[in-house]
Amino acid sequence: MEYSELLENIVHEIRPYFGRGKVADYIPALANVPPAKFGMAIATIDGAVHTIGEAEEPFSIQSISKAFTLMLAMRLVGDELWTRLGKEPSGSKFNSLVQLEYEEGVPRNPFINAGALVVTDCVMSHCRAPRNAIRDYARVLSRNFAADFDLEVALSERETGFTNAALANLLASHGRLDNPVAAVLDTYFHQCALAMSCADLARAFLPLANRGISPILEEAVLTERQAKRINALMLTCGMYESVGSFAYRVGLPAKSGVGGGIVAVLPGKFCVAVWSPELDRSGNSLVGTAALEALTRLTQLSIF
Ligand SMILES: NC(=O)CC[C@H](N)C(=O)O
Repeated sequence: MEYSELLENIVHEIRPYFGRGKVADYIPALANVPPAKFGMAIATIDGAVHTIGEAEEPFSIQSISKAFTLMLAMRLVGDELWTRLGKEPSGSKFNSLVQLEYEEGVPRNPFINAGALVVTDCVMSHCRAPRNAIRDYARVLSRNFAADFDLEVALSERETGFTNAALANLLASHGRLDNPVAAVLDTYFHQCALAMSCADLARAFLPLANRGISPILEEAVLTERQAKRINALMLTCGMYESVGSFAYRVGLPAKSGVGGGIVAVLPGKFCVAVWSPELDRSGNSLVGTAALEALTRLTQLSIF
């Protein structure tokens, strides 16, 4: 099946799912996004990109940014990162405080908020202008030099991010942050407020499908081992507390964000990004998950 035909079939299949989820409104600026948006982009490892719907429209990537900071931190600090973080699924909400308290400030994994704050802290200790370093890394990987922060979203999150502030303070109280709490939160809120499109994200994640090599840049941005490890972490921790049911339904390593985006990887073949703002109860795109499920069912392709 041609990719264009495949994407049209997926769009047909997901129609019944619209209206069943809820746009994130705990970040006020995200509550204004029209719920019926849908875009999807598949980037194959030869660098070709196939799109449908609003695949070129930038949206708030939110927790998808946690994969960019993890890639940067693995390059900058290597295995030392794992002295500060775990690699296990949390089984809890992405911004849960309880587990962090029990486990003495060592977050379960880099993809829950507490873990991402630690990863961002690591990046900050190794870069002079970390905010821009994270944005520029996303720009280079996606080859979209116009990709930027949505400052309204960053501000909105700063004004209402009480739970994230509590997580950062709890980390600091256990001596787990090297940088000031306010600075870590500011960098974190900005990385979450990066606005990128499905086409940008599908291109940017290609090194994970291609043994660490970006076909866009024609160079290795990660080692093969790092790419394998990040895929393993996405498979086991990338979709919050519904990571198991996502693997069961879709069968691909993936990372989602409360902006309604999901990026998934099929090593050796392609990266796919989907955007639809209505979320399910775990904070994952409801229509986006259905679209990825249709993708792996119609193509009979998954990692399993
Ligand atoms: N799951 C998400 O996408 C969460 C990211 C969001 N910025 C937060 O910290 O709450």
